[in-house]
Amino acid sequence: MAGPVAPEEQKFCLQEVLDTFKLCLSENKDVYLEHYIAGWRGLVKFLNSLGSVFGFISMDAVNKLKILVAYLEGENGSQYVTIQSMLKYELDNGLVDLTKKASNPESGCRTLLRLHRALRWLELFLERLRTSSEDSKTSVMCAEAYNESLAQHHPWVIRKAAGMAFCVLPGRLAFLEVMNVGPPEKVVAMLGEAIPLISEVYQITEELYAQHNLLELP
Ligand SMILES: CCCCCCCC/C=C\CCCCCCCC(=O)N[C@@H](COP(=O)(O)O)[C@H](O)/C=C/CCCCCCCCCCCCC
Repeated sequence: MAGPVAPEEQKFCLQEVLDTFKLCLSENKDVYLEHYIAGWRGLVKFLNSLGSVFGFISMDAVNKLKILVAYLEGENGSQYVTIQSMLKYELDNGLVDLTKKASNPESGCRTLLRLHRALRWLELFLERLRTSSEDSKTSVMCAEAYNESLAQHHPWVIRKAAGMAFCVLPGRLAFLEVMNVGPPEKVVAMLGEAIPLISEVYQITEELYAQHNLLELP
């Protein structure tokens, strides 16, 4: 008899990601770090299912998630419950390198900022996917979303490697199938539910970082 399936081997399911992003926001619109991390873990599971070409991207995302988990589960974990409390705690205690990397090269604030920028890419990509026609290319949608967002923060070598990886993305239909939701119309409907949630989490985080002048952390 087969034993239980390890979490990292479980199939990606868009519904799960939707559920975690729903849990991200508190009543007064604070963003829970635990659910933010869980949302990204679900997305990384999807990325891993696309093959080893995406390994360098997945590895970077996983490393950043590990940094955040270490803070959340560390001795000052209660300060990391929400993105708002993390910012306040790290800024009040001089734990963020604001202009150049120095004694805090892996602060929670700068680590989360990298994922936050990637969330914008996700929002743009999923919106393209949702409104795409049957013959649209995922590689083109992905590259356009990347160029409008993350690429502006990446050096040439990363942009080049990312561009090459996009070329081996599966076609639109196969891509929608991997989401394990059902027929394309159902995936499109679920994307219509997921995108506003992702967008709201993105906007709240963006405004918070902008208020504190943290959008260009080294
Ligand atoms: C609803 C499901 C459908 C879509 C599923 C998409 C799944 C995507 C999962 C993960 C996305 C990866 C997130 C990548 C975070 C990158 C953070 C970053 O910018 N890191 C760079 C800067 O870090 P520091 O050096 O300052 O610490 C780092 O240099 C980056 C290295 C790796 C390259 C990142 C390329 C990102 C391309 C965008 C993702 C493409 C995924 C395509 C799959 C559809």
